[in-house]
Amino acid sequence: MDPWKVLVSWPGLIIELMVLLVSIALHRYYLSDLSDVPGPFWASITRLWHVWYILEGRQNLRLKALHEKHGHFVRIAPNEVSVSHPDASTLLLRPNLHKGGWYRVTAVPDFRFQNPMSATDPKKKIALSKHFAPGYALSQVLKSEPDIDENIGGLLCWMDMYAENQEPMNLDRFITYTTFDNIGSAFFSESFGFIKAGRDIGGTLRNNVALSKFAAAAGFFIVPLRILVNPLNSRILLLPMGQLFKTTSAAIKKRMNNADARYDMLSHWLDANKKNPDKLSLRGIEAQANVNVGAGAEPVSSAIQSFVYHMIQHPEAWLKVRTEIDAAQARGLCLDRVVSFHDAEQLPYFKACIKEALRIFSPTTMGLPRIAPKDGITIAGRHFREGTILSVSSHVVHSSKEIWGADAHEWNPERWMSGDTKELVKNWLVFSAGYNECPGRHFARMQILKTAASLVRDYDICQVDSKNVWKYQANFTALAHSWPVYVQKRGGASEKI
Ligand code: HEM
Repeated sequence: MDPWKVLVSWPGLIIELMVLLVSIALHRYYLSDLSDVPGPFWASITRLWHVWYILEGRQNLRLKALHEKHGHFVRIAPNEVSVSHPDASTLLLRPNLHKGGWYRVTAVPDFRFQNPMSATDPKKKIALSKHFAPGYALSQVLKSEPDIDENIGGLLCWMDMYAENQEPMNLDRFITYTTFDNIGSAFFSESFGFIKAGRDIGGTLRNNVALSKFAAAAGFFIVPLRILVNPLNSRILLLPMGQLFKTTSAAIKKRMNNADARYDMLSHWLDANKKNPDKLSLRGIEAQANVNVGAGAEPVSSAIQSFVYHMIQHPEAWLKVRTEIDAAQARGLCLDRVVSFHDAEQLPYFKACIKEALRIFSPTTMGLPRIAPKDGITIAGRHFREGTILSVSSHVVHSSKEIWGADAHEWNPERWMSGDTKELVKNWLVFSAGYNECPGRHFARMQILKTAASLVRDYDICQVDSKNVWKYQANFTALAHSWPVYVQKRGGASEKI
């Protein structure tokens, strides 16, 4: 038999492919410079294991369990190691290291829309971010407070109605409607109208959840996926990124024709474009708006939900915060229909509970990947060579007993109230750290503090089924759902609570 014929026959090609795959797998498992790093077998030979557990929706819990078993380092892909060491934030997040290639998926709807988050080179990312930064400043954020009050006021109206009717309320959804509308108000001087309608309009929120899941997995294959994630498919709305782009574009168009628009976040960016059109293009502004609409609402909702969900499981904390607010009211604070940001800032125990709720359940559930620089990097005596992807998960770091002590897994807001909290703050990675720290953090904090303080002050809340555990799909971020509650207005009557 002619050996060439055998080699190019179908059975021959299949065997050759198998030999190639087995050789790659053996090389990755036995001969890689990460061979000594513990982790699941499949993770060491293929990225598909990581993607599988992302799609499964429990990556944060899986990763925590793996670190508890293996220690500071867990190999989660052939070239990626998850790091839980207390130095991880200092050595990986704070220096200007390149970001992992995954971030390129955040150019939404496709590669033409580059933005600071999709830029993996720190120099490019920092240069681009400079143009957007003034829009995110606390002073700017506070200008939108009256509009945010209106949206949160809408949420409170719905709560009053549910309290009066004594019907189970999907508070999770109403909080998301509010935080989504807050993005509209702050960026485009007009809310999207979700909280007024009390429902998702045009499937926008549903689309965002689908986008979040798609992006979390697709980010690892963005180069081969270019065939799918392209301008044509953006136009025909084949993928969830196209839908998001449609929502954002419509909001920008409406805003441009709105003669009553405030000096909102978009105004800052348009000014930056006028000053430096070659550095910040109109497309760049659209790209950044897409990231904000896609990523700015859900984590805030998730954060407020984490606060309420954990606080109702600790009624003593709820009562203590309420007592703190009552005392503030006696001093003339917290008297507005929606608690002002300024007043909420004066409540130390309340703020400790917010911090603790976000430590226990941080809205970002994926590890943040950074690339080991030239000459590599050494963490806890282990050297990682240049190019290794090293990721830091807030869920993993936030549950480390080495950092938080023996009660790391328990709810304990008191940990924020005394002693040297500097070390704790360093490892509180809710908004990440360093040059990639979330630019929307001031806006997020304002919404969280105002909403949460207003809820504790005015309502008693309990789950319809006190044993029910909320559900979520852990993508890059996670949005909880399915934990209906009964709401009672403070001082009002209720039979169910
Ligand atoms: C509690 C709410 C929020 C949390 C927990 C959160 C968390 C994060 C995290 C962890 C990152 C990634 C950082 C990294 O890659 O190292 C990020 C990025 C980002 N967030 Fe937030 N975020 C929140 C709210 C917001 C809001 C309200 C906005 C919009 C106003 C926003 C806009 C952004 C943008 C634009 C980026 C990309 C930043 C860049 O790379 O330039 N976020 N956020």
